[in-house]
Amino acid sequence: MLKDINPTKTQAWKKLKSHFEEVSSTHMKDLFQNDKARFSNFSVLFEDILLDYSKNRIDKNTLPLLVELANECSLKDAIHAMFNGDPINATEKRAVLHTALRNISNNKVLIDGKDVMPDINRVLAQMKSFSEAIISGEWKGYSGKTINTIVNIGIGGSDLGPVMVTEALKPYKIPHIETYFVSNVDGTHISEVLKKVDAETTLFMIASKTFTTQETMTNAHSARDWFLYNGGSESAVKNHFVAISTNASAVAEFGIDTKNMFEFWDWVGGRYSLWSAIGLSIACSIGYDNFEKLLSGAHAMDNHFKEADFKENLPVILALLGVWYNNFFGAESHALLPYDQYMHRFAAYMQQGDMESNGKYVDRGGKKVDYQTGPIIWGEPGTNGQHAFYQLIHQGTKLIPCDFMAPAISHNQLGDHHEKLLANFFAQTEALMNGKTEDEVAAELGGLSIEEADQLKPFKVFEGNRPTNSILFKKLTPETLGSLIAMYEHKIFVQGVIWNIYSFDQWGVELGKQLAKQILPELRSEDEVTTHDSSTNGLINAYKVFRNNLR
Ligand SMILES: O=P(O)(O)OC[C@H]1O[C@H](O)[C@H](O)[C@@H](O)[C@@H]1O
Repeated sequence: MLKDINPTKTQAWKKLKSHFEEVSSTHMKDLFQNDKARFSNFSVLFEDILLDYSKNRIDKNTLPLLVELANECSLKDAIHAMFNGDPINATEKRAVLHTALRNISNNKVLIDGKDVMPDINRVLAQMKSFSEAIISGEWKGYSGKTINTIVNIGIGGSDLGPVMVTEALKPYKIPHIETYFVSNVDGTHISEVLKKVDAETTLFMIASKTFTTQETMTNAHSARDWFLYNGGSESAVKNHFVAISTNASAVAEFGIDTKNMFEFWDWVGGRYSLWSAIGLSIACSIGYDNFEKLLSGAHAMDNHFKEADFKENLPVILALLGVWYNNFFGAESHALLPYDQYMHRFAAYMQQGDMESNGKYVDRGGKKVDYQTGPIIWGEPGTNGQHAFYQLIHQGTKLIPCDFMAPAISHNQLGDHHEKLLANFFAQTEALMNGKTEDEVAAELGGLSIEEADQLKPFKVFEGNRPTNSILFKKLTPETLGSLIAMYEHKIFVQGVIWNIYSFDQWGVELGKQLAKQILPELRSEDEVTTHDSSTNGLINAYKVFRNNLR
């Protein structure tokens, strides 16, 4: 069990508060000026990943104080409890063992005395042989043709991870297999995908931990109807539909033979599940060997997280810096800015990972917190973001800590594109840190009259002192991507431990789902609806008027 410790009542928090008073008015430019070794003092190398956190509003005392906070919040015990299979997801009475899914060293991981590794290895072997049968063409559709299209139907954690990874690892894609993802219950999503695929050569993966999620079940039924309408038969469903779930009885009820089911377990959180059978679309899209490399990269990060001193520990450093801005500087959001087009869904993926985990206002003692917890996570790939929202990061009234990330080597060595991309990355973090002083602006405005220059000056000044982490890695390989994802997963975990919340449940998504179930029959009836507040009634009734006018 994780302890119930209010972080704001710790000694370290008090020290950090007074430390904040000293540091908050210091400009990073001066910190760089006064410490020629600042880059080497505030950067860590883990395998092919460099984290430079020197462009943060910290001095040499900040991280040690934040580490004191982590220690007072029993972070070491919490890490041990997670890897050890303790039921740290207390509100659901479950262990949290996505780390076991990528435990390629295969040492025992026990839940209630039972080793989970044999089950994990059994499903991995099933995924290996299935993905190989798809890729080699041994697996045939009902008419004897080989499968060349995968449609993964799932939502949230059963969608975002596979989407993000298959996009990020496109250079490793098996050329003759196309992969599509359907998540939204909006019929447009599946309709547009079905327009592109052929029933004879398409395999649907119905991915749902619970196998009860409305969106996924609705899309799965529509896919099956479409399959039957387009030449498939009931007996051929087994060639074209597989399920990925923890719920065997619901899979059987849907009509999928449980022989074609890939199992995972309740100790895998949806948003941490891409390492499980939920990654089957990844294995079919980039090949099982590359999927395994993704797991091994994550495993290497797990070991680093478990073993490295907190001051050298990438996930811990990122988490503590996040706490520093969130709770002392009052930053409300955190931007993830990959300078790699293949990572264009990375921020969207981490949004679920982070916001569903740490978007909680009740602490582990069941009381409402009186401090800030999880930030808003957002971002887009560079350089697109530069031409859209960076204005606000540079000159807006909000403090937005950013993680910049990029590979040193591109998969597409086209002219000088990559140098230009990286020049932008480095320039942005430098500009955000240094800003531009009045004197520098004045020097630039030399050609103007004094009056004109004075008028223009305030608009062209940049305060700077805007914090960034730079994460530079050698190349976006499966191993490196695995490490990066695991790094952020553990960052989220550390922050949840410090904020004294439960990071592995998601009760906050239930209320809307329940209400939607109540509203659905009201939409189907022609009666005027009066059971809700006036806004909800008004919207439902207005919808019916629009709909009926069209009939
Ligand atoms: O995999 P499923 O059971 O279909 O769940 C899909 C998603 O829906 C839920 O509402 C949760 O908020 C997510 O954490 C989950 O990933």
